[in-house]
Amino acid sequence: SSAWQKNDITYKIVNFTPDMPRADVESSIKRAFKVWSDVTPLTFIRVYEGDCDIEIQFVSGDHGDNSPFDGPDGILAHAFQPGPRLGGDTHFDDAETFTKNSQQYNLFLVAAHEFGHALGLHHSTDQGALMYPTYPSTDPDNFRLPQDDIDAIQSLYG
Ligand SMILES: CC(C)C[C@H](C(=O)NO)C(=O)N[C@@H](CC(=O)O)C(=O)NCc1ccccc1
Ligand SMILES: [Ca+2]
Ligand SMILES: [Zn+2]
Ligand SMILES: [Zn+2]
Repeated sequence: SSAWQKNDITYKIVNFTPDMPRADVESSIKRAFKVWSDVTPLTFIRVYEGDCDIEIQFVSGDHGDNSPFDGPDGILAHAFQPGPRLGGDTHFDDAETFTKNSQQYNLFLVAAHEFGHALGLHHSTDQGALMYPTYPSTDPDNFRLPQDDIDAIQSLYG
């Protein structure tokens, strides 16, 4: 898996989902990045215009990157491995309902998983890992990053 060759990563929220107030989207995204910055030397800086590393968008169906979304459920989001242009970009399927609570699908949990990919992680075979392929039934309010994910990210940055 590739990795960013720097510790200061920029991100831009290009658009928002109608499911939640903007402030809740912003805080969910910010907390999802903090999951990873808490255990690495990485820092995440939000930018509002111009170039950035991780572009965040809510899109649905075919949205021009040869990885079309599939309507409600199924695929919830995807993120591209670190690199130029599309690298790091993170797309959320806006056919889903995103929430800030334990109802499906909690935006913070989905974003934390996707940002793992955007930082270079692949899926884990550990069923308790954040990077396990399927959405967990954990309580998002008491989320703690599992050791499997800490080990994986610290093998790339640390
Ligand atoms: C083949 C990829 C594009 C599937 C896609 C994914 O893994 N994105 O990172 C995805 O949306 N997976 C679903 C599960 C599935 O399609 O079977 C998911 O819930 N991903 C979000 C997720 C997964 C684990 C923890 C938190 C959130
Ligand atoms: Ca979907
Ligand atoms: Zn996409
Ligand atoms: Zn994934």
